[in-house]
Amino acid sequence: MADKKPVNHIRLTSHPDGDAVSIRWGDPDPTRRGPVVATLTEPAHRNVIGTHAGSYAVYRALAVAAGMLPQDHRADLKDTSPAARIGPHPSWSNPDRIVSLDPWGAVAPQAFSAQSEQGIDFRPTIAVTRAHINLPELRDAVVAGRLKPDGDLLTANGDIKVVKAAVDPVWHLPGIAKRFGMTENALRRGLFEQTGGMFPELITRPDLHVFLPPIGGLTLYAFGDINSVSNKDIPLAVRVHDECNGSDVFGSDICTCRPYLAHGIEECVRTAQAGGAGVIVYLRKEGRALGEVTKFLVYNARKRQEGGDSAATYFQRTECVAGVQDMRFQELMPDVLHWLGITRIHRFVSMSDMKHDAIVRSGIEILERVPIPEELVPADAKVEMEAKKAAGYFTKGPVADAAALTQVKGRGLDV
Ligand SMILES: Nc1nc2c(ncn2[C@@H]2O[C@H](COP(=O)(O)OP(=O)(O)OP(=O)(O)O)[C@@H](O)[C@H]2O)c(=O)[nH]1
Ligand SMILES: [Zn+2]
Repeated sequence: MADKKPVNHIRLTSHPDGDAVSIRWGDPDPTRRGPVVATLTEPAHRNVIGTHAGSYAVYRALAVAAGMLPQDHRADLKDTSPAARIGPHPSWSNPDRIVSLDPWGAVAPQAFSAQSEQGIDFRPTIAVTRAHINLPELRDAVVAGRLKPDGDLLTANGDIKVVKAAVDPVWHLPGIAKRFGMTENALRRGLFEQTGGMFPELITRPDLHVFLPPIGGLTLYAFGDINSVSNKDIPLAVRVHDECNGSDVFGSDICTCRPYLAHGIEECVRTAQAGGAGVIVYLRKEGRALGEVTKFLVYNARKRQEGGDSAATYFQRTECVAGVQDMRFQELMPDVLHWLGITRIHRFVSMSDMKHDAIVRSGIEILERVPIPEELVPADAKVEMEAKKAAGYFTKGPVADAAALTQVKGRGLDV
């Protein structure tokens, strides 16, 4: 491969160009399942639509166009294998259970060594490593006595040991279509047309069933023994969190995202210290997957409307701008839990009915739901919180009626 010359003519991928290994999605035997091959170095080997790294594929393209990166660069994967073993779990061999990530993605070089020896260029779509994390809220929990350092999982200065994994999206189109009750043709057509025709193969290559969409992926953080998350008799705390850059990173007080995330981590640590385990899933679905520009437009609309920001019109303002209230498609979210082999969640740290219902419908039991503690809700986020509870989010407390919702007000833009 080292002496391979870059091709100068444009290679269209619209028609089959060789005999690529086929992917038998859901086959329990990796030698039959076959690797996801999205290489651009040898187009004849490709067996998917799209390319690696989700939305970052566009930066890679830019790097090649700018002459910074040779187009035939192959990843040197020495010493990159997972730092913790995950699976295989029975869910990996159910083609309908996991449709939006490649369960073999972390161990691709090992699982598909035969194809590797044949010189086929494929790469992991999941990376698993270990880390220490430290958050001010968790240090506060130690000071307040809610968490007790154990010198191992949680140290006196608040360092917490985790296993973390980054997961790129890999969509099995027949399974995605089935999950949403549509035909594969309708799904392919929608994806083709609504991306401005970005991937012609969605239409021209019905022989390719796997699509690597140019979207954000997810990161998961596991607390305690990663192997016990699949044991339904060992207590497990889980929070599934959708990205909110304003709150998660910058502490914006218009919503409850960071406080609830920190509370979820606290629950995970406590459960792990008591002999169980915890999992935080962080999905790149900013602004309910509508994007941050939309979200900030909504914030302005909420705060400028007559009478000011109000719980009574909270969801309507998003719908006015985006046409819908939410595009997160929680139906795909449980895939990562199935990848970990989870079959029962003892403490589910979320008030979302959509997340809860999607998880339970996918066959995972939820024993207890943990709402955000009242004292963690910032004053300006009361609008969101009351609107969500009135819309069916889980709560152990009272739910405001229509009249009471109009009385829940947020700050104006100029205050
Ligand atoms: N479009 C839009 N997105 C918002 C708004 N407020 C928060 N978000 C986004 O909503 C997502 C968080 O969802 P929430 O509805 O707050 O809560 P949830 O995830 O459904 O439920 P919990 O698990 O109980 O927190 C994040 O992606 C935020 O960026 C808003 O007014 N408009
Ligand atoms: Zn938020």
